Amino acid sequence: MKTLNKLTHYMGNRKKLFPVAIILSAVSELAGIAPYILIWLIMRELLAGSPVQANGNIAAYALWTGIAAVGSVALYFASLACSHLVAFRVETNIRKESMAKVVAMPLGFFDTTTSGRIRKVIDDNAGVTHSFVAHQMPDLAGTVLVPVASIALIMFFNARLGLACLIPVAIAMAIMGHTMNTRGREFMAAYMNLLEKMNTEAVEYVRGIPVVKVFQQTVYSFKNFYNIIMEYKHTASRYTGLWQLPMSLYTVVVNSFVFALIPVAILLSTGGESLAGVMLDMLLFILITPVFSQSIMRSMYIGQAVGQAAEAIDRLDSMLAFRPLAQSRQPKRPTSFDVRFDNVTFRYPGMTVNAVSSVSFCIPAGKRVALVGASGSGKTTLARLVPRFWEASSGNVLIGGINVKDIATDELMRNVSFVFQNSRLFKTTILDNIRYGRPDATISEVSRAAEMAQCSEIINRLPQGLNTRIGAGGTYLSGGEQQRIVLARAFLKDAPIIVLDEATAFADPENEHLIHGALRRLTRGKTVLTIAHRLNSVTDADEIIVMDGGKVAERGSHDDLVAAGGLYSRMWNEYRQSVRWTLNGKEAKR
Ligand SMILES: Nc1ncnc2c1ncn2[C@@H]1O[C@H](COP(=O)(O)OP(=O)(O)OP(=O)(O)O)[C@@H](O)[C@H]1O
Repeated sequence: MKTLNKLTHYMGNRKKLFPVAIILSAVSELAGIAPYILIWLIMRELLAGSPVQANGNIAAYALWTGIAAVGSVALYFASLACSHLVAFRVETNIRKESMAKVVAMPLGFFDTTTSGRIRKVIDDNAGVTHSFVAHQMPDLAGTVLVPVASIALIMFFNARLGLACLIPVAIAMAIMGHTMNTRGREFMAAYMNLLEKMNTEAVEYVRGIPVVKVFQQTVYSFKNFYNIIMEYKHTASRYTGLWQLPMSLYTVVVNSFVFALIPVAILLSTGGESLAGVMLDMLLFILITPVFSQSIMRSMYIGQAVGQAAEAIDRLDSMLAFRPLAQSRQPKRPTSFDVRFDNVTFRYPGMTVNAVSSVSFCIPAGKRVALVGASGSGKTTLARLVPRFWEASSGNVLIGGINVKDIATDELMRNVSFVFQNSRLFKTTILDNIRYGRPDATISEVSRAAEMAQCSEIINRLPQGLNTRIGAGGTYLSGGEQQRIVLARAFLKDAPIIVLDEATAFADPENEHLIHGALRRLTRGKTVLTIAHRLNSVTDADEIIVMDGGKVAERGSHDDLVAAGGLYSRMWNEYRQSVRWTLNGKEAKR
């Protein structure tokens, strides 16, 4: 019921067609029983004698048999047409709504949820609901109605025979119900879990192939993928094993209970009822039984489909349960652009320790603050709280005195440029790639941004200049060149606050020199938060914040921190050691 309620929500304005599909299917199933009764009536006429009257009745029954058979098929088609219209709408709405939610997720959601998982959960589960709504739900009506109508009919003709046939039905249902309710659900969840994991690992596997080739490893190095396939194999085998006995019993009971009833018929006939009468009732029973058995068999598949649909909806819900960024009802616009961390603590979802604790510092507008510290000390986490990748667990991040939570997302994004370590380019033209910074920018504005980011030389060398597609026709850019295109985006965006995360990590010396030049121009007069690993790039920062274990350990200018002789001073000495090298046995300074 819960699953159906949720599916109804996705049906949109085609909701009304759904009961129509179910009713048409039910009527079609009932019409499908009619030919069997009519054939039985024909046989009764034939057995009764009186050929003249029988001929007239038989012709009428035959005509109605044809009408009922054709009508049943036509109604079923009409039902399927309605249910498919609903199912396609459900599928589309699940995809649309889920994607809208995914887009509204905090950017940190994409750190913890792989693209493979997002695709699998949304796409595949939308597909599962399709067959449930288009086929199993309309069939359900017939599956319930046909056995009920058949038994009622048999009861009407012969109550004792009707009651006797309820016994095997009850046994069959009990077998299925028991198997499904005990381990079935549990297995279904495990099975779907494994499918999801296999999908994620498959994506990782394909992504990792270049690394495997470079290091001359065999595919067996992809242990995770291999292990998950084996786990899937074991689970699928155990699942099949679980169903082996109940399924066999069920099939035997459902398909053969007509034979079990023959003794009942014999007992009835010896108990005073006329043999001809009992045989005639048995005939009806034998005619209807295949329809009846088929319905009960179908109920099992429907039961399985209900389980799958419920699991699919739960999976969608649990992935999308990740809270989207709350939007302020009365958003405020910052008019100045200092950035303040006010006693900020943050813990990643599901973790037991804080990534950053009680951090307070301020970057005055137009100044540059650098975050330094060992790997894992919380630099990236802190920087990501500014554009609301995540929401601070406690404390506040403020821009121009306004909490980032109270700034509308598009306004916040307009005011903050985030230059990632691994910003990526899309497989489209350089023009479009730069325009991600500001979609309404004119060509000359894009060209100017490209020039500022030292990209002119790249663009001039490409066959179609700004209109060259990256990744097509042999046009590939080096890591450093890609970073310069990414910087052109930031120039175009011209945001007053810039968060830099290791912007030169992958660049060669020539590119690094160009990128540094571009960065100097980009950050001039802006409020800048830099995450630095190479300490030489931050010696001129207005303030250096030294992070240790998620807390601020020291802060001050480069000279003050070196003079203080603390953690930074040690880091600086280590850094200086690391840039010395031995040439011809002599130590040299770079
Ligand atoms: N998505 C995440 N989920 C859970 N924990 C995380 C996540 N990202 C980072 N952490 C943890 O938070 C802590 C701070 O990590 P963070 O990436 O901020 O450090 P960092 O100083 O930027 O490190 P690096 O210099 O290596 O990039 C670490 O203990 C890290 O393991």
